Amino acid sequence: NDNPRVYPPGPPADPIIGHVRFFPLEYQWKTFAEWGKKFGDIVFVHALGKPMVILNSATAARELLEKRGANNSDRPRLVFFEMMYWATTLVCLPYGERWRKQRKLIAQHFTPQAVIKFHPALEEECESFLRRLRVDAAPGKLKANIHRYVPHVLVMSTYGHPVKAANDPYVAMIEHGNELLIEYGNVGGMPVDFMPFLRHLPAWLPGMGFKRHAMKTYNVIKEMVTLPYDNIKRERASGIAKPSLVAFLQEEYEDKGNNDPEHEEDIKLIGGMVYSAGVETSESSLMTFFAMLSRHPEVVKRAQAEIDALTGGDRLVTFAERDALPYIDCIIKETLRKSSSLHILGIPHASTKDDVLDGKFIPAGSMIMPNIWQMMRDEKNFPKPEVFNPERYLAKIKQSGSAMAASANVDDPTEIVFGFGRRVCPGRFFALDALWLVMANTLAVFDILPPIDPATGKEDFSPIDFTSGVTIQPKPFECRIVLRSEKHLDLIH
Ligand code: HEM
Repeated sequence: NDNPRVYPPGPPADPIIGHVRFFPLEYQWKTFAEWGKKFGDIVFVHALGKPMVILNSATAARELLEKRGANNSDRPRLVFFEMMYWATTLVCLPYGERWRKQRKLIAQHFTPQAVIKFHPALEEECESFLRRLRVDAAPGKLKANIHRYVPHVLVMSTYGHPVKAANDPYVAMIEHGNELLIEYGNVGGMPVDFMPFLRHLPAWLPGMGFKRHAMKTYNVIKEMVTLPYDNIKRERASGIAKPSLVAFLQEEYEDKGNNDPEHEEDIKLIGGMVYSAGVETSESSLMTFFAMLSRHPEVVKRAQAEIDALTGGDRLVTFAERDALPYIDCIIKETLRKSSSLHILGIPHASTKDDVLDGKFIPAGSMIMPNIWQMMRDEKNFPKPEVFNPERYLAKIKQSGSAMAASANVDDPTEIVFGFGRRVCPGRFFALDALWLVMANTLAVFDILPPIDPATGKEDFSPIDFTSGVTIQPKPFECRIVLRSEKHLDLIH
């Protein structure tokens, strides 16, 4: 070849099979970050002919996924999900007409302005959360309590269905579906994803357990998205439907007088997807909040001083007061940086056409993986990244005068953990609101303290460990959540 293509740098590879041997099976983001240190922010590898580009800085991610978004907003093909009725959800759809349609349907209801309609439900459930926190503050209970708040706000906003008990039938059904979807783990990495013809072999053959699983899951998922949809239709007909995303979308659709089965299908799929996209991400952020604050009393005190100056300690805070509480916003940013939750490697994008960046060739069909884990630990943007320090964002907020306008894209976690470009998380404003409300008001009412070591009788500040699996979450930890004073009890009753 007279004109060999120069790919972005990467570690040495074997002939033909490429980096298969060097590809980490665990903690991929750490190996990717090490490659980044050696080869630069944009690292190229390939496995069995599949090209892959790893982005180790927010600046590189912005260049490829935002500026060149028209070319880098596809998703890798997920054949196993196709078999389970999931590949036509927004998260998985290829970049194209159907994706654009679904994206518009959901995005219009989740803009910063549009999510205001979900605020009353959030406020009501936040108060229930605080009341439960008062009686059930033991660490094991904290997780269960959070696992009431988040599913409730998601199911309520999506379907108008209140989650009143821990064993709610909607939640049970949705969680069963979601468990089946990820039972095999390995999203995008199943043999059938690489060799799609496997799906056509008979299900009874040995080694075809995945096909039997997919057939079962297909039916469960279909029921999971159809049942609430039909219930809401009935409730609307009898005038008892509560406001919800799916009810709004049904009305819109009927107002237009359309008769398009694919559109109805899209509404069902959007409803089914909100929970799976929103639960684990939001819950791990909340657990991280309690874990980190229990080890940082100075952060708790400073936040409470900010809140008390506004409310006199006489009431809960409301969404309208958000800009007056810049330090609370700093706590959210730092919590998201620390947890960077489910999407440590984002959700991979894929490129559509050949491209050249700084003289380096990126072939069509490359899988593009933003290493969000590394971006959150980038010392250039987050000096001493291992320290939990909400103050790091304050100077900028002061300069710009507004908590929400303080973002400069590379050193604001809320501009990174939700992904990039045309596929950026459409639920981000809703997620930020749901987290803000519960964090601010927990601090208004409770102290979050370290546990007492029974041996010494002293406060135990032993550090919080994080899991390093597909999700990054705090490992089980102890903390004390104590009413600030008897007066504060009135705030939640
Ligand atoms: C703290 C909470 C959350 C985090 C950290 C988070 C993060 C992300 C990330 C990193 C992506 C991938 C973006 C990309 O491809 O570049 C994503 C996509 C997505 N998220 Fe979220 N998310 C959260 C909550 C939610 C919620 C509450 C919803 C629903 C209301 C939601 C709905 C979605 C959807 C539908 C997509 C796919 C978008 C597409 O492919 O076009 N997320 N999210």
